[in-house]
Amino acid sequence: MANVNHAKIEEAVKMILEAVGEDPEREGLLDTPKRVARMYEEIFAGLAQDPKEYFETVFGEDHEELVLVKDIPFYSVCEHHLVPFYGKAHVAYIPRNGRVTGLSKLARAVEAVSKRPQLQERITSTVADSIMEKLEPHGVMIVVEAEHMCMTMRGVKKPGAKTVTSAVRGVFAEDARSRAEVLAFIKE
Ligand SMILES: Nc1nc2c(ncn2[C@@H]2O[C@H](COP(=O)(O)OP(=O)(O)OP(=O)(O)O)[C@@H](O)[C@H]2O)c(=O)[nH]1
Ligand SMILES: [Zn+2]
Repeated sequence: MANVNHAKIEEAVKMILEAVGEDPEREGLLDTPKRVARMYEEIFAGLAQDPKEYFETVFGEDHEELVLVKDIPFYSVCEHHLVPFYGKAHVAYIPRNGRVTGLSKLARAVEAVSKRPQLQERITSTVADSIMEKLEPHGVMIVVEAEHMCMTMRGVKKPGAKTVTSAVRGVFAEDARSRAEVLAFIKE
């Protein structure tokens, strides 16, 4: 992980603890700045990853029908408050010209895009656009459903409220039946 400056995170966490009225020297907090630095390296690892790279894995398979990987769990961090939002992503595409990718690569792309300070809308559209660009399929449809802790534990305080976003490209943008097929599979 090239870009994570542990010393800077540790200093910042210590300052935040002091600023909120805590004592960063008390026993329970002594190692907290280090832990937070390690945690940020992990949960922001996607900043060093390009989701498009996963779609270099292409099998020459003559399947021009729906491929859907659903219920991919993801954890992200809202860029406004730096608290988690998390849920499930559903990734569908219809391959073209034998350009079928590995199923795990669809989940890896969701992971790479999630592990950054993010907006749910941007996760959704970045995954869709990465697949469109690299695999040039007939279409892509991404549905993401998530609960945002910044709407649950603070602010408007609405636990249980779910945000659903979708991105449709190609045939899914043009054809309501194609969208309906994916939605039916997601609901199953
Ligand atoms: N569109 C979008 N908004 C988000 C996402 N995550 C958090 N937000 C929203 O970002 C907004 C930031 O609003 P501000 O008014 O600048 O910040 P705030 O005063 O903390 O807002 P409240 O959450 O309403 O208390 C809030 O409405 C959040 O619900 C996301 O993934 N997408
Ligand atoms: Zn937020």
